[in-house]
Amino acid sequence: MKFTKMQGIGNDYVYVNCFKETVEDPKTTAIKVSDRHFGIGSDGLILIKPSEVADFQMDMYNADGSRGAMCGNGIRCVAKYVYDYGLTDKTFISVETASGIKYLDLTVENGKVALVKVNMGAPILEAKKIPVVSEKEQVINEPLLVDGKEYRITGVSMGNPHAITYIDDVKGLDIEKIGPKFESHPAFPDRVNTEFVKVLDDHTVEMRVWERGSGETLACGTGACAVAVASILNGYVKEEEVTVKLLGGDLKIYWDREENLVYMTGPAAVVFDGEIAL
Ligand SMILES: N[C@@H](CCC[C@H](N)C(=O)O)C(=O)O
Repeated sequence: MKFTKMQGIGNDYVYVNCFKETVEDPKTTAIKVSDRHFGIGSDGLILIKPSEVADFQMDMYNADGSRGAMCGNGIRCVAKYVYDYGLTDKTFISVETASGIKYLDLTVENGKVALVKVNMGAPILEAKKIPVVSEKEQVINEPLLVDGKEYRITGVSMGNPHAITYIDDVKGLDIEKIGPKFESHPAFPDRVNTEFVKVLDDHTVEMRVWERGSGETLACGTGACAVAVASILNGYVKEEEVTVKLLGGDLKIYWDREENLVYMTGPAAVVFDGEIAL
């Protein structure tokens, strides 16, 4: 199987061009290629496919083989792949995902995509997407007991579920210990992506993420969008444009409140091309 490993601020996936390749069993393939010792090493697998309703289709899998409905860093890399590898010459493209069609603006420098702005759609705040407290319509700053400690949770879905909690010490957090407790907490029957956030000023936050199905990653695009929305809803940031600082770099997130659309801008990069026997 020919592949390209790519990363969006350190959130790395193995990308397969399914205009040329067929992946019979994506779940098993995702587990195999993601292994950092016995495989290629990645946070998961992303298949770039033809679409009947958009320019391209993105089909993404976490490192444990589970399917993700949407991937913010991944979709920027899809945009770079299709342009840089000559599948399109358009600089405004649509990509079908399991959470709807997304629209992407490509910034090209010296013939290659350097930056991508993604219309991530509307944030979803309904509690049924992020259960936690089922009788409430929204989960904003709600208490949740995790591993014997009370956290305050804000739930935002960006097509995939995110539980956001604000803490004082993001850098010192033992995320390997607490991350899995959130992920498998009974409050989240479909499991959840968890963002641990510190507010730096009225337009900047820093976060670490424990991703459902992949563990700690250097960045999560949907997570950064969810955090920007949660930080505005909680009154922690005043601006509609928020800089989200992640372990792998920064993302600019803009929540257009009038249109209720979230825009994410960030880079995408190729690491290497390769071929692997499955
Ligand atoms: N890294 C991604 C999100 C990937 C999917 C997630 N782990 C899930 O299962 O919902 C991003 O950049 O958004």
